[in-house]
Amino acid sequence: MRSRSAAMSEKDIIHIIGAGLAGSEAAWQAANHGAQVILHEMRPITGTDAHQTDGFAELVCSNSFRSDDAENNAVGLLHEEMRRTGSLIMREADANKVPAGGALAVDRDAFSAGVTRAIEDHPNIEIRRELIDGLPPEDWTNVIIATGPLTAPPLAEAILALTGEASLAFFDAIAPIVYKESINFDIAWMQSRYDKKGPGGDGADYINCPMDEAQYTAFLNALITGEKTDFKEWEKSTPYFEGCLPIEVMAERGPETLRYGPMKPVGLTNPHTGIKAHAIVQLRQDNAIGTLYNMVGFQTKLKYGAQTDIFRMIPGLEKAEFARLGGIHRNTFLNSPRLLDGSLKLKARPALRFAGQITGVEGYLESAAMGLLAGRFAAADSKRIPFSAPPATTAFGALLNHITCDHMTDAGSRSFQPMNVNFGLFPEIETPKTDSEGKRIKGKEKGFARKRAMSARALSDLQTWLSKKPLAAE
Ligand SMILES: Cc1cc2nc3c(=O)[nH]c(=O)nc-3n(C[C@H](O)[C@H](O)[C@H](O)COP(=O)(O)OP(=O)(O)OC[C@H]3O[C@@H](n4cnc5c(N)ncnc54)[C@H](O)[C@@H]3O)c2cc1C
Repeated sequence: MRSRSAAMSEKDIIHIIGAGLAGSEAAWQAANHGAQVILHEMRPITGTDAHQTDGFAELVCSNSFRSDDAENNAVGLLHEEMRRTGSLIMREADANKVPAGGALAVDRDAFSAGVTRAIEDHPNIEIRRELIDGLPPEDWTNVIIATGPLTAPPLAEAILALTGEASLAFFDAIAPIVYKESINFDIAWMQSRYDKKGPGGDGADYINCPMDEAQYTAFLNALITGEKTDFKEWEKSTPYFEGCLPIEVMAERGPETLRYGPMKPVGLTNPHTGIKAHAIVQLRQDNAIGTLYNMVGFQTKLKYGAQTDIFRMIPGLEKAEFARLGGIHRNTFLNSPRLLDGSLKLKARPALRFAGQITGVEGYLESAAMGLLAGRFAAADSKRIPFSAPPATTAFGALLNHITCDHMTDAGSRSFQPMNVNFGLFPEIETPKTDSEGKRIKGKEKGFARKRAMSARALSDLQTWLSKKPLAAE
């Protein structure tokens, strides 16, 4: 925005803090819908532990946007939805792609330069290179905070003071999340400890996987010897581990530690055998539609390959498919299901909207997707017109629902953990019984057919949503 009209009042302006994946996309979307945007980015004045440049939408690690298969992969589907919605991040990713098989990988410098140039050249966007070192002033009435996993500490502390201690996490302590359909219920069973009916529960809320003594000992040894990732220098000085030890660290403390901790076998009866288990792994429902379950207390620094090998040693999880694996790393994110409304606004101060990884999505594309929606929501607000959210059957809607309402908030204030887009977040669909040639679909093909049906439904519902012009200027 080269010359903002003098007649323009502060309340017509959208302030976006952070020009990463989410903030750049949000600015682009809002500006393209006629809104006036001021984009505040602290680099190069203040840096982060991961960013190396002062370019917008810098990819801090991998240069991959993951699978580009819109039929069989949820992130590929998200790519396609973003393309159809005029995404700047996807435009520049496509323009700067490098060979990577079925994945979409980019030349990171050319990609970032393309995004930066597009934002700099946009007549509705003004760029201010400055650190926002506290909550935005009260007269900024339409703000998007898209400051990412490495949000500058003064702003993070101000958000913490506004939202409360249980509402902002500084680390991911992620327990693996398993697709329920991949669990073997000939071995596992549903039961809450002592059949307790918690709030909203029915006494059979957890999935239980039993181990005998030999299985437990073998499992413990595998945890202790499994390959781990190292803590980065700047991750070492955290008080975090007092409250939430990695499972392998607990295993190292002694053979009984886990049996008295997350694997305690008391208050549970195996209906298949009637035999008392030596140890039990519990999984708790993770999304409202009940397709995903997290392994309670299993946050871990084991390498991904070791995790799948070791966790599939658990009886009932031999064929487990993981919606996400465990991990522990620096990440600033909100307890969004409690704090944000369906348009990503902070319920306690609706002038503030959040976007990107700070909302509890994970990954470049997921962050950009939440930026895309936030930009459109904010543009609608600035023009005082209603904006309809995308349907839950789309990748956009599934992610938005996950962070704003779909997560099981009564499972504990800190149970919400960031997640990549995956088909477990989508509403169920009936698996097609026959293929396009009328042949019966069998075995593994059923899973592929189900994903394809979900993708087709998503793109069709997206088209319907877009054709209704959710934002009047389209
Ligand atoms: C070490 C590390 C490695 C990662 N590796 C991957 C990976 O390989 N693949 C993947 O998909 N995801 C990865 N991620 C996650 C990745 O960071 C996000 O997917 C993505 O960058 C999030 O986009 P965002 O826009 O929310 O945040 P960012 O892209 O981080 O953008 C936030 C922007 O806000 C600015 N900012 C912060 N605070 C302020 C402030 N107070 N005032 C003004 N500006 C501010 C920052 O300088 C930055 O430009 C990694 C994250 C980290 C920390």
